[in-house]
Parts: sequence; C-alpha cells; structure tokens
Amino acid sequence: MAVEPLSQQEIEDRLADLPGWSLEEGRLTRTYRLASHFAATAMVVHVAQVQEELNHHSDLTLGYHTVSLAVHTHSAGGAVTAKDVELARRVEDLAPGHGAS
Ligand SMILES: C[C@H](O)[C@H](O)[C@H]1CNC2=NC(N)=NC(=O)C2=N1
Repeated sequence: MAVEPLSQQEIEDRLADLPGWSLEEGRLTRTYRLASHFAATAMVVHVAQVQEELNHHSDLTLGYHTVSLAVHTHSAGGAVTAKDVELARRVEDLAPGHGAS
C-alpha cells in the first residue's frame, strides 16, 4: 500500500467515513468505551493482532473501560497515509463485536 502522505482534504474526506475518529496532533485518533476493563483488554489483544497482520501499529492505550488509538505512518515521516486509514477502518469493523462505542 502507498505510504504517500495524504493531504488535509483527503484526511477530512476519509474521516467522514470513520465515525468518532479525528486528527489530533497529526495522528488519526479514537477512544472507544467498553463495558468493562476485561472487555477493553480483549479488544486491545484483537487490535494488536490486526496491527501485526497489517504490519502497521498505533499507540494503543488501555484505560479502565477504554481503548485509545493514535496512529500515523513513521516511514512517511509521521504523516497520515492510507495505511493509517486502513488500520482505522479495520478497528471500526471489529469494534462492534466487542461492544465498543
Ligand atoms: C520494519 C517494520 O515493517 C516497520 O517498522 C513498520 C512497523 N509498523 C509501523 N507502524 C506505523 N504506524 N508506521 C510505520 O511506518 C510502521 N512500519
């Protein structure tokens, strides 16, 4: 997949299809709320599996009942690329199965 930096407009266009995601300090960012700490922990493991599959990794933070992600592309100098959008899309797809919102 291309690692070309996305323009501001391209990022905004893609965020329109990623509910709850935003651009914070140059990274695609989202915090999910879950029913319990155990549920949040299980989601972290699932996200880690997807990140390994994609070979693309966020800063992934486990809170009391939350899972937070912040991602940009290191190999593109910290820019946001299609790889970041792909990861966000994959996490959006798996989140409902964890009861995450
Ligand atoms: C060597 C390995 O393929 C690279 O370091 C991968 C790992 N995960 C990564 N994750 C992110 N967010 N950006 C990268 O450029 C990146 N590169």
